[in-house]
Amino acid sequence: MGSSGDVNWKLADHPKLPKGKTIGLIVLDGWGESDPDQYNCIHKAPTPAMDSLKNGRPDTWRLIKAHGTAVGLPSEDDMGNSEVGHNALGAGRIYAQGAKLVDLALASGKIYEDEGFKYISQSFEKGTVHLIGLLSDGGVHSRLDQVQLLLKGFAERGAKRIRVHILTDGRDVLDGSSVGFVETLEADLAALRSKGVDAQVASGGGRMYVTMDRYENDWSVVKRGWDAQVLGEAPHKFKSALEAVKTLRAEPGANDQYLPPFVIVDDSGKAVGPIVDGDAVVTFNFRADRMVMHAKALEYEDFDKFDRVRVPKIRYAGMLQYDGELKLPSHYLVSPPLIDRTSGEYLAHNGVRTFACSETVKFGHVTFFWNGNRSGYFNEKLEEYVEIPSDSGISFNVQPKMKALEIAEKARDAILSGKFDQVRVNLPNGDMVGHTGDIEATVVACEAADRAVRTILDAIEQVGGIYVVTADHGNAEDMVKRDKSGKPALDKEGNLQILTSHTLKPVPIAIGGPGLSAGVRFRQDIETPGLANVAATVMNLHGFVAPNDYEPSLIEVVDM
Ligand SMILES: O=C(O)[C@@H](CO)OP(=O)(O)O
Ligand SMILES: [Mn+2]
Ligand SMILES: [Mn+2]
Repeated sequence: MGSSGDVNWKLADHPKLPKGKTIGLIVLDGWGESDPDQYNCIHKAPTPAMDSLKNGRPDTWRLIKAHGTAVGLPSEDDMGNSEVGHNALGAGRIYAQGAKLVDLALASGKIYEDEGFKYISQSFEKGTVHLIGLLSDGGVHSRLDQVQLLLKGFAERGAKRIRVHILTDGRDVLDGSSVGFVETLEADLAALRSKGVDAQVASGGGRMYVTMDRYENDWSVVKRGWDAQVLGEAPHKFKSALEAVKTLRAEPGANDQYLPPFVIVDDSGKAVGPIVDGDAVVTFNFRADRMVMHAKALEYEDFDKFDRVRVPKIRYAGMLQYDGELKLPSHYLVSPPLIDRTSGEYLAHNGVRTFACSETVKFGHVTFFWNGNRSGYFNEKLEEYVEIPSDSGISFNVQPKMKALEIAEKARDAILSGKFDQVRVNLPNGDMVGHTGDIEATVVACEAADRAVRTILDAIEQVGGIYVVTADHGNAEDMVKRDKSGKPALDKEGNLQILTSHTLKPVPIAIGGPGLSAGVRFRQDIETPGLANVAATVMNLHGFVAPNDYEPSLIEVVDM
């Protein structure tokens, strides 16, 4: 992916804007703009730094779209997420994303004609095909309707034995919705059984505790999944997935995101679906970050992150290829979006020195996603990426400040060092704490992120630089499910339904700093700008004209 030989990497000089200004580029993760009320944690938190960028500054603060088709998702009902958000921010163009590509491949049937399906279907006659992934209609990592189509498609094409290993969500969808998704899946599997296919759920667990870790923050998460899915071993054993999810959810403090691992057993107590030699495995998440570690465990012969105990000889395909550089997994059902010529690659070719930093849980967002799902540097002489280790094994409402201060200090030092032209960070707090549904903790999180912004802005001030502050999608600005009129929607018992997910809200973007040339302001003539318009904007602020096919820059320079 990325650098094809015949690209003209030289960017033209911007006719009016100078080069050499240090740019502090801040992405607040999960920081949207919404009406002020008690469920808007950004409004509730003291956020003087962010307020100072907005109030009375209509020329240098505005809102941009961060969801739906503006970031390459299938519909305007799709909330934004970090993958598509950072892809758009870094690539400057809108790509049809995984969710959409899988929809198209299923609708046309092409998914069954390509190499990945042909490969795994060789196991249909004698082996079991296992489907592993997030059981949810959240549309961030996976979608239940796609899984339903796959099950049907596999059965119609000869799969005789199917096992599904479910991961419950509660993060992109309401907590407790796992029960309904399991009911839907069970009905589909029963229908398959009535047609003579031996199909059932084999194991499960909550996404944040089983399988879906990312950026190597905590391998024990992946191990718990391996034990249940491959070895058929877990602390909890049930006769059915519905019983499993209902029973485990009834434990005090339990929630869908963190359900413990379980396996389904038969009458003799034997696991119904461990993965064995000759089987096929399909991981049905289309999003990469939380599948890469699992893919390594499934695919790598040399693997030392935990003891796999037994490594079955399987045919494994991902819904997509999750890492284009690592070519992982080597087989996949749908080709991922080919995001090329990202702003990071252009800027490296034009001598711009870049520093990027976040803590582990968001490190890949501001590097891998930013660079079009590509790991590593474009030019290691010009770039430095710093990862601050995240806390692991906790839910972030207990540490809502996370590593915001450390990230800000690293960014400050990088700015003051004079060694970098662009210093880019992701501040995770609003998002990671917002996902816990803990409103008080999320307020603390937003305050911490705002303090980090202040530290970085002060450094930019000192060196006469420019800041660009934006976000990848909403989360902390709305913590409650709402009805159509915008009022909090109550459930059957009259309780508030806490929103742990991202939102459909727009996000702010602000520019400024002593290095910003007089006369630079946001244009008013772009109808509905979105995250993809940011890359060209940043290129301009570095003194370059963006490539023609980039979404237009948000700024203009008027004569003063
Ligand atoms: O945690 C995640 O995987 C997603 C939500 O499913 O959040 P983000 O897109 O912000 O990384
Ligand atoms: Mn995000
Ligand atoms: Mn998130």
